[in-house]
Amino acid sequence: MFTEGALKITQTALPDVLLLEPARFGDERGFFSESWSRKTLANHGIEVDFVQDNHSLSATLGTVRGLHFQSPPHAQAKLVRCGRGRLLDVAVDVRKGSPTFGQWLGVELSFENGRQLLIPTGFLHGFVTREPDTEIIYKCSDYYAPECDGAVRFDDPDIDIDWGLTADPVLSQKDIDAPRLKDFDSPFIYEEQQ
Ligand SMILES: Cc1cn([C@H]2C[C@H](O)[C@@H](COP(=O)(O)OP(=O)(O)O[C@H]3O[C@@H](C)C(=O)[C@@H](O)[C@H]3O)O2)c(=O)[nH]c1=O
Repeated sequence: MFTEGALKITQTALPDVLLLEPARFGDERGFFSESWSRKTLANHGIEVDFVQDNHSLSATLGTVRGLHFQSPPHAQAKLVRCGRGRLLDVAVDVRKGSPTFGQWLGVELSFENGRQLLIPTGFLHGFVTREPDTEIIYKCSDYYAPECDGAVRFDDPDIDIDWGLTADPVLSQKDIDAPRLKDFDSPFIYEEQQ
């Protein structure tokens, strides 16, 4: 039985990326869920100062957005969820010196499963939609800073993400033009947790 503010947190294969599952209280009307609570996260030892919420709609199944980042001093941690439809959310570790540098992790987020992915700074972020008209909603720990905005190619063979695509993806021009990981001088340095 869920209690108020209950939140299940699971470590993923990339130890600093966390899977969050907030409780849903169902009744005859539908459900209620606290999709984010600073206090609940702090009770789990997670303190991220989110300052901006983003919301985007991708009309076509097989739309890929990514792999994106913002450089310091405007690096962004992100708390990602799906508002409608279904998507595979992907994080790639690009912290220089990290034992998992270049490794990726993908988690299906859907309106149905209510899951969230907490992606710290130092990771690329991207996703592919698995249904038409899929909405993504995410909190960011810094404001949009176009001069710090960057991308790495989503289909870089050195990262080798299994996007599950069955046709050519829908991409922005920025993502088509993005460099390979080997040509990307990552501004992120791995710092071991104490
Ligand atoms: C990201 C962003 C974009 N914009 C504007 C710039 C541009 O005109 C328009 C579309 O921007 P983009 O093509 O960069 O949108 P998009 O490809 O959806 O970019 C996003 O992808 C996901 C995977 C992320 O992780 C985000 O951080 C962000 O990079 O929106 C803002 O005004 N604020 C923002 O925070």
